[in-house]
Amino acid sequence: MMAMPALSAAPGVGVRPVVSVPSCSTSSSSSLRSSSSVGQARLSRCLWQGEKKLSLLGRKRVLETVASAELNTVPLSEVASESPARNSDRRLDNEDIKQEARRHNRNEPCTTFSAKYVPFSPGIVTSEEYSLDEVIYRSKTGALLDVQHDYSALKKYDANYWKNLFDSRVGKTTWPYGSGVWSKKEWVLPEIDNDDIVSVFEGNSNLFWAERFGKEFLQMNDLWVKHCGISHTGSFKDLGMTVLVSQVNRLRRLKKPVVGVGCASTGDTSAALSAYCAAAGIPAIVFLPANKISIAQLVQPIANGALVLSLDTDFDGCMRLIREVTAELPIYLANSLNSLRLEGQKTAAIEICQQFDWQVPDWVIVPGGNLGNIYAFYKGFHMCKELGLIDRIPRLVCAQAANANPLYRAYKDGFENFKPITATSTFASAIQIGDPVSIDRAVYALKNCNGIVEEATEEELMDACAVADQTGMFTCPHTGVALTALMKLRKQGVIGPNDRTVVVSTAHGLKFTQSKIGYHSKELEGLASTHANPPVAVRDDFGSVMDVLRQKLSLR
Ligand SMILES: N[C@@H](CCOP(=O)(O)O)C(=O)O
Repeated sequence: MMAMPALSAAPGVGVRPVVSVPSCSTSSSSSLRSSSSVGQARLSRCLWQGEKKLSLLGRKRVLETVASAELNTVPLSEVASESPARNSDRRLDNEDIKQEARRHNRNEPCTTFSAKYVPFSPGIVTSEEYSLDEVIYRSKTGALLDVQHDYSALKKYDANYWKNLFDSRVGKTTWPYGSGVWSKKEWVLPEIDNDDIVSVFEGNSNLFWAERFGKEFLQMNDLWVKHCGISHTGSFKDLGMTVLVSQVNRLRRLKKPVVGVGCASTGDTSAALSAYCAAAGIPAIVFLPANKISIAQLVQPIANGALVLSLDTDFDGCMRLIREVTAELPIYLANSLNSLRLEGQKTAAIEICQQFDWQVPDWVIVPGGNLGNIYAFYKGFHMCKELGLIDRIPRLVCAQAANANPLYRAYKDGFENFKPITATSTFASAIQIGDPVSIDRAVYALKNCNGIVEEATEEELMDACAVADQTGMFTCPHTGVALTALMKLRKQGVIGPNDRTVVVSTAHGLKFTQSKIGYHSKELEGLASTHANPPVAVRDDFGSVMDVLRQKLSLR
């Protein structure tokens, strides 16, 4: 295990993180190449690129150190500190931040980290593996794929190294590490060239203490909300989409035949895909179930210039179609069936640990529909544990709408029998899914963390939203599902009053104003709307206004 590298201040400049493991990614596929000859070739190229700026002595030292680093024996940050350009200069006048990052990277060594696709088949040993540059979503046997990182390389660096590296990047604008996702680049997509990354500095979302909601309604003193909906397109999907679209950007630069990126969506995935594709100038194609997503979600891909197909089916129908289409046409599939997405989404779990100063919460509650996210959270926590940053994995709770609850039903059956269902209409429309693609991943994650699955009726989820909103939040219905699960588990005594609990808020409430308006105007059929707070219509005169205020504020 390596000692923690020194975190010396950058001389004269306080604008960039001091600790860095930059990448000299090559433009060809390198995911599966780790032989020493390939490594030597990469080293030579990187050194050659940097040779003009390195003194002879410095170059010799870098050569030795990089060679050791290639064998994973030296912290790369020590090598980085050799780079004279890195620590002393500011962005040049006519330079943008990508060019600046490129100039710094020229003098820096290649990283040794890598990742590849393997079949998602826990417990089964297989030699099947694929480069991340291949366009592939399933194994030979039809199993889901998983992105597997080279843990032996990552483990050469101790937990403090990673903590300090990640902490040093938060809140900066250094390309691409200002992003909460790319601040963990070595754990996400280590080999991608920084130039290929498509990012709007997503992630780093706030984790706030829900003091009043916790204390008043649940007698809890350590309740937190991880607000993944405070993000570029208003949902956690941005975390995965930056990774997926960046990889597509790379594939297109490598002249792979990818004419566009497509997804089926209940709203958030299509919004994120369209925005990232628009940022990169890549065509996006989205399949949406007609009349089953909110207006705000529908307008997002339209505004971002995506090709929007509104289909007379539900999400599961759209998903079937996009899979058929992407098997036929060179359109890259952006749903979380594609395991690349989960690499970005898992950073929310790493971020939670980081925000708690690497202490582990007791519970994390995640709404579940297509079920990629519950596995992504598990994977993020698992990675932190494997690499020594935390000592245990929190218990995960997956919360489903009762109208779209195939996982809940399977859980009640001991996970013995999973049967897809036809999901019926729910205000939590983004999780109205009856045949979740990531069912195997979700079951695996929940079994391995002693997880729980809960459900919420329409009345419960809308009431939970209303109560939470009246404590200062502005929740989406899916967060209402998660809050309902919390309330039930708290009532049952499963979650204790002092348990540190995180509710993952997956989207911004402003995407779902229609259902909130319906609730507060008591217009939702079959719902009592117990906590409705409708506006009071008042005549335009002082006396009428005063009467209302006296009555409502109980004044004499
Ligand atoms: N809730 C999703 C449904 C698609 O799930 P994904 O995990 O495949 O992206 C959405 O927002 O569309």
